Amino acid sequence: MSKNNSIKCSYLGPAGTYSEIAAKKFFGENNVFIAKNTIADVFDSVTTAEADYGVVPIENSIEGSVNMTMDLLFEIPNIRVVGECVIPIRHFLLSYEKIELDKIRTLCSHQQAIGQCSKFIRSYLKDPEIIFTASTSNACHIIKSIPNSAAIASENVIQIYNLYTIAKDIQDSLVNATRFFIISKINNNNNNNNNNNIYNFDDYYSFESYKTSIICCPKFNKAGVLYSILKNFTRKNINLTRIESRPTKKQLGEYSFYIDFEGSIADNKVKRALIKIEQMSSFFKILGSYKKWIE
Ligand SMILES: O=C(O)C(=O)C[C@]1(C(=O)O)C=C[C@@H](O)C=C1
Repeated sequence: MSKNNSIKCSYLGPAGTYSEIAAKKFFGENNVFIAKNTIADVFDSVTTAEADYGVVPIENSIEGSVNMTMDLLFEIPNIRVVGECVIPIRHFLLSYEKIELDKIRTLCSHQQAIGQCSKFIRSYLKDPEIIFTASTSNACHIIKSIPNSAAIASENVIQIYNLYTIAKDIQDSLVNATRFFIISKINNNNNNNNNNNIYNFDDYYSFESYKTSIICCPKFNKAGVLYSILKNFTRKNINLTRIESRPTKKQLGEYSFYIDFEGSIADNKVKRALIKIEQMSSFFKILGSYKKWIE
């Protein structure tokens, strides 16, 4: 942590992104916020201890999982999830000069934002060229040099970049929310001998208001294998809150499962369920236990 006790937190920048909004909502404005160009750079800044924490998008209510974050959580060993934050997402269609919807030739934004506004794009725009950018705020920089272009971004960028609002609330559903993970570096003193897993962490509390996230890849590709993994949660009355899969990237048809559930690694019933699941897995990683986000 920095000297004056403020927290150093990295996020996907530049200024005005939803990630920045989430980071400031979670930690409060009076901290040090470091803007990074990509989600991978946010992970790097945490592993190199440039930042104490990083804030990364994990899933959206319209578009689903953020694959880049999912893959980095799988790949990078010394990262753990210490918190979650959910923010409402309201997308704005913005440009540097007043422009009619049917005159927009180029549309720039982050892939997630474009996906979340697909109905609006199909209904109101005339087949524009779409440029995917590293973040929504980054799109605002890029459209500066492209005539007849617009960006999809947050309301916060309007003032920062002095933009004209063409349309507001263009997301496919008025109820649109993105969940972010707060990541930090695993402190080796707290870690047991197994690099990936964290059964020995003493800084977890056994409160019902906790959630835990894990990744597992079943040892065998046979009938009922996922069922036998999930049975361990049912037996212990552990409520699952999310299950997603990602390809292992080794063989077509082989998947890793990302499972979130209620409870903390400090609960004995959670520990017992996870020990069983680890035995059934060729890859197993506890991402962390953290307080459920409650507004
Ligand atoms: O580009 C941004 O503003 C981000 O913070 C990234 C991101 C994402 O990857 O999901 C965050 C929230 C919205 O869902 C759209 C984009």
